[in-house]
Amino acid sequence: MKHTSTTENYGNTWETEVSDSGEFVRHKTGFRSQIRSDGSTDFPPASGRYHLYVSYACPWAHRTLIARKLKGLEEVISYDVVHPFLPRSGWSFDDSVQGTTGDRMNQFENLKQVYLTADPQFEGAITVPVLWDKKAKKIVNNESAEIIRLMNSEFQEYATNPELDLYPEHKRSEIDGLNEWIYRHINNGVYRCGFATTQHAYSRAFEKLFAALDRVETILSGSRYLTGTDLTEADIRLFTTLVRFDAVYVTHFKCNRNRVVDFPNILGFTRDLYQTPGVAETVNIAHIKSHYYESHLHINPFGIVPDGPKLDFEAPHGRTD
Ligand SMILES: N[C@@H](CCC(=O)N[C@@H](CS)C(=O)NCC(=O)O)C(=O)O
Repeated sequence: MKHTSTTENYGNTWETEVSDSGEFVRHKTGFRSQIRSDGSTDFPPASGRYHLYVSYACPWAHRTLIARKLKGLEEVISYDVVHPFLPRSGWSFDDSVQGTTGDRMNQFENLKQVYLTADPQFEGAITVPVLWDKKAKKIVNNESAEIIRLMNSEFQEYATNPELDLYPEHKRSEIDGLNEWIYRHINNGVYRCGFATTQHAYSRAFEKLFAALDRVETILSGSRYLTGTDLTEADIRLFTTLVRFDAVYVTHFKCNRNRVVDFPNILGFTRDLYQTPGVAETVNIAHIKSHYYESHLHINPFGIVPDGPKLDFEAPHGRTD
């Protein structure tokens, strides 16, 4: 890895994740414990015991807010929202911007303190989301893919919507398959376009991104959701990138072959997910725009946030089962 950051260990991950060939390579996640309802881990499900630290800007953290909402875990898992600006020192709990909460759990000033409380030797990337155990004062897990799975299956006795299964047994291999290429080429693909430091790395990522979006458009021309008539985690994971796409990725990350509004089925799908009860309130476009355009000054040196585009996620989506 070529480290472009000149700061200490805690340089932003997006500055330190560029390979020698100019490609963006995301860091591995540090905390991977599991909450298990069968008692097999130190973390049993409970109401009021776990807390999420999120950024409204972050597509990975966004997944966890949607899963929490759709499963009906609002009274069970609390959450706090960091400031949208990501300085070199990492996420902060400055609560001066609308939508931020400060750290109501630990009264810390920044997210690094959460990580260092959980593990004083921690030297990895300080990322959101974080699932915090109030009782043990530990981080349970900071990998969004795992957090949404454990929310889906381990809190059934507390969830007000336990019938919703975001990862049904009979669809697991299909969902895993979708997640794999959608993550690689779309979720992370937009970052690979935006943070590439060579033309070749950018063009490769760009080509794969739009080939994958074409593939998604075809799938969604035949079914309401990615795997048919029921919403799964694969849809949530795709949505958090799509809802940011026209406002940020098209311009900021140079993902400009097409916009979401140019793909009829992807547009309908994005609106459909947005209009799913509970989802709209997890989407904060102001935080999203402010975070990307103001934080990544190496690709947007003056930090100017575009006034457009006009987004309309509330128009009829036209999607049926
Ligand atoms: N593997 C993690 C990735 C999370 C991640 O990369 N979060 C970014 C924000 S979108 C972050 O917190 N970056 C902090 C930094 O760059 O300093 C997950 O999916 O939960």
